[in-house]
Amino acid sequence: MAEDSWALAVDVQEATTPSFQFQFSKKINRIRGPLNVKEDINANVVQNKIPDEGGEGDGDKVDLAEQSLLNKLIRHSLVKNRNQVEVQQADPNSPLFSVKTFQELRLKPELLQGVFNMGFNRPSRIQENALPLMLAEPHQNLIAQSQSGTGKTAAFSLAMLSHVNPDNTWTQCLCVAPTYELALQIGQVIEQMGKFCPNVKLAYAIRGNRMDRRVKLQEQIVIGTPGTILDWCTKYKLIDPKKITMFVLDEADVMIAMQGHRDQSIRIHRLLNKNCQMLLFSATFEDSVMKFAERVIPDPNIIRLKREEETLDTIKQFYVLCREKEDKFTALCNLYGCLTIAQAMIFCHTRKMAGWLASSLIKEGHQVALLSGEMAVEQRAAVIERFKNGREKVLVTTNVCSRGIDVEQVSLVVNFDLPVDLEGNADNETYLHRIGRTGRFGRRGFAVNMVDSENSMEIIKQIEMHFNRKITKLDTSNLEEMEKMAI
Ligand SMILES: Nc1ncnc2c1ncn2[C@@H]1O[C@H](COP(=O)(O)OP(=O)(O)OP(=O)(O)O)[C@@H](O)[C@H]1O
Repeated sequence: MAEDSWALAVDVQEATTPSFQFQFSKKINRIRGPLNVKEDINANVVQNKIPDEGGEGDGDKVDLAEQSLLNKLIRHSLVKNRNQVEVQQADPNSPLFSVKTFQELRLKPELLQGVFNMGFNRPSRIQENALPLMLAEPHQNLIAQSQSGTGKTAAFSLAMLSHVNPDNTWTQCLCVAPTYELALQIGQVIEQMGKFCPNVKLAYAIRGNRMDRRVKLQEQIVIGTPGTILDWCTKYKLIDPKKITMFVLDEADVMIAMQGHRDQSIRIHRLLNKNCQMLLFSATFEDSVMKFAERVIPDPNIIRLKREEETLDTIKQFYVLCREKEDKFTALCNLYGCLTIAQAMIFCHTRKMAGWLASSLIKEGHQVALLSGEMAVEQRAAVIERFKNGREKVLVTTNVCSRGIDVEQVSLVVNFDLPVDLEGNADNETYLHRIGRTGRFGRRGFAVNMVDSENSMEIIKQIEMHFNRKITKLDTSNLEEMEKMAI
């Protein structure tokens, strides 16, 4: 087993023992309440004083070793972060490492101000490498891969803000994202970073955002989903695509590989001038997708990860062995306390399953939020906002939220259903994006996979083989071993 792999495999039988339930609910409940996403989580841990070994003697027969283990796991998952990020930014092997400072990246003063105002001290590796390429004159195209949560969005947002000429009141940068939520989020990053650029304006080309359809947009940057962007370029003529000089495709691999997205992305691409600068970003690029991108993008610079670099060491991957579907629900209920230590996302394969799971959890008295594709956009926006503000701790969702969503307090991702492709094989890229909702920018995270059949065990093996990372079952009965790994 890889030295850095942890595992938390919970056999359902174990999961229903009183001591286990103590582990995953009572103890955690004690620290759950006052956690506030806006505050330093370490401070909360200290304030709430997770009891040391020995506990408070509240009547449950609790194995001291289990308590000690639980405390360590909690502390590990909540380790804050700022120190760890700084350590990683100094470690040459970390994706957060850079030799340069933001000042050395020659950003405009108002953008530097924006960056520092967001609390960024140093660039990550992708920011250090991609920004000079994106800002070079004459302009260059770029296809860039970097692990989830390592600052790609920040990188291309800075590139767009640097690129635009605020005196020109027409759309110059177009950024396309696969989902409504992601487009909103990228827009928020651009707004925050561009806080000190008062003349740079942004418009959201997303469903439900009705613009005056007779007048061309004056906003220099437009961020949106492909269908609405196409409408704005062709049907409503709010944007003159020939005047676009920077085009960003976020989550570029899914935009190229998924049929609906691909057709729309290609149609937008065809509308652009041949010399428009093209920037493609993702945490994953399957070989065939990369080849396609290289064919479509003229003379691109390419920043690509080796397969073994794609996973983040800071995300510890577990699997939970369940005997059948119903057991998954029991195991999840028993994990509920754990889910609410900070925040958690639970992924299901279908909208129907997500709906069922959310309502079943609510029936059991747990508080969860649901976000899936069939909901009205206003509802979706409200749910994601509540989750981001920390008012919802647990989000049950589908692949609609598997990519890009950035909530730093998500410490745990649960794959209630493992991600599979149409043939039922492991969907490695989706797996990586899903677990990447935790472990943001050097933070620690946990990913728990629910395994309920030989077939799903096979999928776990395929994922392990693909990334060459062990996803380990670790028996809670083997506490000593578990403890060693938690350190
Ligand atoms: N240089 C930096 N210093 C500190 N924090 C940063 C820096 N760059 C980005 N971040 C923060 O790190 C988090 C992840 O960044 P971002 O969302 O840009 O990652 P990403 O690579 O686009 O992720 P994904 O692959 O999931 O789309 C965000 O909360 C962002 O504010």
